Amino acid sequence: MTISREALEREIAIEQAHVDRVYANLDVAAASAKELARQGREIFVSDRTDFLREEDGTALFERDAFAYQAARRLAILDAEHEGLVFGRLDLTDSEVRYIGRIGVRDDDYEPLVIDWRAPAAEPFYRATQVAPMNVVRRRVLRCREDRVIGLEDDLLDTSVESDLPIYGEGALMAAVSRSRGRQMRDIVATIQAEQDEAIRASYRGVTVIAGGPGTGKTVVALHRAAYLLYTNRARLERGGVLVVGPSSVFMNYIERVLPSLGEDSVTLKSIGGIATDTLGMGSERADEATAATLKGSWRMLTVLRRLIRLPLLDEAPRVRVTVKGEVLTVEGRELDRIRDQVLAVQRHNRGRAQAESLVVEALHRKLPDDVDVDDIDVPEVIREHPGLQMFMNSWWPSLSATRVLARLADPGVVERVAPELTEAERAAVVRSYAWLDGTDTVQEVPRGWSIADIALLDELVNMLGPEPDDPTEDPLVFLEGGEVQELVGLGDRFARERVADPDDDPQHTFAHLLIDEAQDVTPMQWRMLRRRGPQASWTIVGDPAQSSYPHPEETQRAMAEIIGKGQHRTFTLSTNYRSPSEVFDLAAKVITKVHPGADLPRAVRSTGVMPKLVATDEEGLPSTLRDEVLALAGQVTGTIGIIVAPSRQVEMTRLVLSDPRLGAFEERLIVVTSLQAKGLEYDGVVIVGPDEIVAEAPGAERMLYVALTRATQRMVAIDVGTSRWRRLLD
Ligand SMILES: Nc1ncnc2c1ncn2[C@@H]1O[C@H](COP(=O)(O)OP(=O)(O)OP(=O)(O)O)[C@@H](O)[C@H]1O
Repeated sequence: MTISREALEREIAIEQAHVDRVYANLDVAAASAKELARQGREIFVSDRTDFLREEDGTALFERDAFAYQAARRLAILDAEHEGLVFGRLDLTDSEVRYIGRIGVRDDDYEPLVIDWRAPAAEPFYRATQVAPMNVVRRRVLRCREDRVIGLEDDLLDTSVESDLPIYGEGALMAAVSRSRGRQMRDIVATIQAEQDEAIRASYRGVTVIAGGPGTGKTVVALHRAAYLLYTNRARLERGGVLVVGPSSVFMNYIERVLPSLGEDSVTLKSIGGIATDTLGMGSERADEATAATLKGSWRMLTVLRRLIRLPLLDEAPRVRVTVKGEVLTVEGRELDRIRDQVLAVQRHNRGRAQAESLVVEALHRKLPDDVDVDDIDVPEVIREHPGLQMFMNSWWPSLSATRVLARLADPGVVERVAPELTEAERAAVVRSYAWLDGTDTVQEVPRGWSIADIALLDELVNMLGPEPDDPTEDPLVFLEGGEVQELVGLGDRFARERVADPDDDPQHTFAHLLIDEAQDVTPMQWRMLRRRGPQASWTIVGDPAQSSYPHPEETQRAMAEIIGKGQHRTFTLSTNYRSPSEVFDLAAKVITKVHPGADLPRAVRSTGVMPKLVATDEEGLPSTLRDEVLALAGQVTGTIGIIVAPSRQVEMTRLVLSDPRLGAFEERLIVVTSLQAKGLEYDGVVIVGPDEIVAEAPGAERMLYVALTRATQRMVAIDVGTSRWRRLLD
């Protein structure tokens, strides 16, 4: 429909008037919240010994809980948010509802804006011309901060007589065609019906969100986290919501989405950072393919179990004490039996006392009956014997997870604990720990524990139990001493008592876990995640066709264990909002050859621009790359991703940084491996060496598929020397 500029401006002015009312009301709410905070501080200061009395607190928050919540959430909203109010529904009975990121009411408690997650907002996302849900017109408002700058309408119920004007070409197409920045944006104004179903699915059990690349799985999952907090706030704020993604780059990419929806109580962690609670460290370093695959597999569970039982010393264990001139000895098999007996019921670091008692008993039994011991307590004498203590220290030392795993740097140890692995696999394991033996100063060996090691270390903490604390560091000992007691509040004391409890598990647990790129989570990592949510409900998001783990069936099995027999539901998203059809068609050809069952979404738009396939050799690569990147930089306005195999990343990054002409676009350029590009998107994509990506990645062609599905506008693939992958395009 053609409409005059004046008519459009009139409509915008009507909407602006409403938006102004909303902001004026929020100013009042913010002032009221400030006053509440001030009163709270006063009570706190005047009544310091009791802190905030409970009855004062209740009255305080009851008095104007709504204003407080609204202002608090407003403060959380991203400063660059694209408007608090983004939607309007005109219903058949002439009711008008405005939809926004948070709910706002006027002085009479009448809704000025309805929170997008409230049931009354549902028709905004679900209504269609076939099922209009009493909606005559759905309007999306485009705002920049508090200014309305445009609007897009859908007429949903044509059977109703109405003189409502209809403007715009469709908010969705405008949203998906926009150039991309470095961070993901929320889609709260344009959530589609099938996405809305997944967002609003029940909190209970396990919700699986599936679908091909670019179908909005990640962004939908984040909106779901915000929805769940809205509908189950008390439980989830207390129990915690954890969102897990593949890398810290990915976490940075998605981190603004929840704040832009007014939520800040969600914990975001990359898979390599999950075990900071037990290990005090995380990792972003990937192992090379063979080691990564092996370390992720269930086979490692047996290896670790053997490893913690493998004696630290090469000689056979033997303990010897003298009682009344009699030499008592226990050794070999008998000690092994004691170890097995204790470890059957106790974790290593918790089992020393029991093991010691059994050793003492065994030694006691060796004492001949005719020795006169009436004047001594034999077990006590054995226990106090220096020989026993020395033996226990070497036979049953307290073990740290890192100390145990580090033993895999020794080829002899690996041979003993992993005899069923192939020689190449054992060599890969040993090589991956070469950085530990200190002799790698000349070689360029990546140092530090890898992402896959983190799950193994966490497993070991679980098998061994936490290391007993050094008694001199026990905070309770300090408290008993008296001098520092005043400095430690009651809360600290309880917190410390909890940590000091030897039976406490050291992991933090959550009430809801949301796992993105779940197809890459290895069986060992699933075990690590399950320990963070023994009672949790789950949202699991992924696409097996993009798996970087070469045994997707193992991952599926691990996932099936979580899903179990409880309540679960799967939503498969079917529309690709990222790549134009020209780009996605090429990617689809590749994946259907190697993964015929892949979910192939329908691209929502086309640009008429085919992907460009270029070939060069090693020598020609720098100039070809430069020409292609420069051309793309002129064609797209947003980001450009150069996707390479791991072995090329350093060289390509240097090339890009050292070329002055490319330097002009430094802000928009990034060189990544396809593993690092997981879940991300760029307006322009240059893939360097598709064959190399297939050869080096554990997921082979599936990782090339990831690279081929990152572009939102244009894509170029540069073959370097070989172009075997093109056979998949026939
Ligand atoms: N309803 C929507 N309105 C506007 N944009 C959308 C919508 N749904 C998805 N998008 C956009 O599509 C792009 C892809 O979304 P997202 O990254 O969540 O997909 P994905 O399924 O997780 O992809 P991948 O499997 O490749 O990781 C994002 O830019 C997202 O904002």
